[in-house]
Amino acid sequence: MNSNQFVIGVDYGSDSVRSVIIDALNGRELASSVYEYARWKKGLYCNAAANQFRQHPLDYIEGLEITIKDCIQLAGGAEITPYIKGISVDTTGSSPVAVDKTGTPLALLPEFENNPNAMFVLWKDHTAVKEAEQINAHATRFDVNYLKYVGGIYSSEWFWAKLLHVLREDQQVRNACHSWVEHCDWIPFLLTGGDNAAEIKRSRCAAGHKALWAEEFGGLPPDGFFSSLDPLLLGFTERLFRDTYTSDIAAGTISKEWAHRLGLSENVVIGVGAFDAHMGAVGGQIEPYHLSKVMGTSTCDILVAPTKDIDGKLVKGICGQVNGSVIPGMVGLEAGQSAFGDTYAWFKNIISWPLNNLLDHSKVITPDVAEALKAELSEEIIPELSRKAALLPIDEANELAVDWFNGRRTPDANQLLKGAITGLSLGSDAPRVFRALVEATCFGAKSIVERFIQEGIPVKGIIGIGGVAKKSPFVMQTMADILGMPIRIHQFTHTCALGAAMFAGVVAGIHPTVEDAMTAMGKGFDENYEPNEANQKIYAKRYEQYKGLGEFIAFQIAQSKDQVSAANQNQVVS
Ligand SMILES: Nc1ncnc2c1ncn2[C@@H]1O[C@H](COP(=O)(O)OP(=O)(O)O)[C@@H](O)[C@H]1O
Ligand SMILES: O=C(CO)[C@@H](O)[C@@H](O)COP(=O)(O)O
Repeated sequence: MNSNQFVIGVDYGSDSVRSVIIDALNGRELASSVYEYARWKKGLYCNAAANQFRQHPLDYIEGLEITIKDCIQLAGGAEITPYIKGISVDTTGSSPVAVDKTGTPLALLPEFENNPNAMFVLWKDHTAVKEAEQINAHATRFDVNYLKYVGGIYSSEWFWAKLLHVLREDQQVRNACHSWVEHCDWIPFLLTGGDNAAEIKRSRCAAGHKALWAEEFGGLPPDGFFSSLDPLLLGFTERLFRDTYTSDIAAGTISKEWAHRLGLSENVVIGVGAFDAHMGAVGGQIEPYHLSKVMGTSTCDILVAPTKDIDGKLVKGICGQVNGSVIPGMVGLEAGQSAFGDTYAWFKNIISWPLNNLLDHSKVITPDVAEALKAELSEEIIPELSRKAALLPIDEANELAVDWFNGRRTPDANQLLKGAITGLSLGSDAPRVFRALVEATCFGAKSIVERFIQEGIPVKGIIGIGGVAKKSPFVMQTMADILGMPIRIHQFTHTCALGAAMFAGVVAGIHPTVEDAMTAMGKGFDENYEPNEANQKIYAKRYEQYKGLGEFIAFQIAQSKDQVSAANQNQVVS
């Protein structure tokens, strides 16, 4: 008897989606495939200057089909498909979309196909800053603190702020929007052939961390909470959901159409989805009180603690704490940084300006050579800057930066904050400034660890996963020195997708619990960064400088905001 039991994990990141086929009995990878979103890659529907980042549902559908089919092909084609038992999916979040009554994202309808407001509002879209501020002010008027499980501050990166913004912004979308759905809830709905928005199984992870769902409230906050903020939200809670599901539960079985499209059997079980970092934490074999850091474009930091330990404890200024958001029976706590690798990418773009803008007019090289040169150098810039920066002495008087280039996610969300670089001199060259930016992102990471500890949640170890963790020994060593803690890097490349595959192993009935799946399918760590004692001492002083600079920046921004609102009020009066 052939006892093969294979599962598929799908991980939707910010720029690309990857799928893996894994042997559920031992964690062996049979195949992996990555697809970069075609429309997103062209910059369509986005306006970085206005912080607008939208993704078309077709990018997600095409990526799903292409990567899964590619994996099947690589793993042996039709020979292996009978053994594929389950698929689970993780996505970024909060990345919601407006859907009609059938659960179809509006951008899939002809009249909305090019309307960014009818597309997924990616987590890093900050167009809803005003709405988030209003939610925060509004929440103080109620006896019940509906923000208590999301660290006390609602963010513009989240579900309700984005819904309100889109409803205000676009009357056509408002009229057609029946419900509002997270990316991680829509993909399982799509794969199971759902056609009724009311039946979408909502992820506990997404609902608890971003939509204010809590067991204590018996679901979402009452409709009156939202409609008294803006009548446009009237009736939404009834059309959304009351129940949520952890990802060890099945969303259903694959639809005939998708089984046919992917060449799979009609018995494949589809799991309830969750956010990337949460499934990634499972893929990275998280343990209680260890902080799993997905370090990529942004960071998403996940810690789990047994439910009985938390027992009413609330952690201020993080992104949320939700029972069962990572592992059923444990509270998952989420924090993170809105720009991590994105900070390095920003610097790379700045110094690539002549490459990107002048090379095309060159009289010396042909356009083909210019393109090839751009592509080659673009790949080399961050690795080479890292090599040079690693050789520089660490000193208290070095250039100093603050990492809030995309606002601050935690501690204490504030998306209005900005990045800064100080201590510049004529001797500040690219490696020195790059090093200051890397240090800043690591200081930002330290402030998160510090907040957990201050709030009574011990951090006993650090697990690194994600692109930067795998690609940059320089960033990881700096992180270990600044945190003063060792960092273990998980051996698996696509760790979030592996986590999704572990959940698929549970929903398909191969493993009884998530912990069992982790034990059977996890292969441990392949890199360990130990803190350097001498660097650690200097960095302890530099961290104080970083906090001082951060306070200064925050003060300046708050002051200029006050001046703007005073000026606006004066205009209204006169
Ligand atoms: N060698 C490197 N060192 C440090 N950062 C890097 C390096 N190569 C790429 N990056 C950064 O990694 C980020 C992408 O991370 P990745 O985990 O691959 O993607 P995602 O966040 O979309 O899942 C980019 O922001 C990029 O600037
Ligand atoms: O914020 C969350 C999850 O809550 C992430 O989806 C978000 O940081 C996106 O992660 P990536 O940096 O694209 O890996």
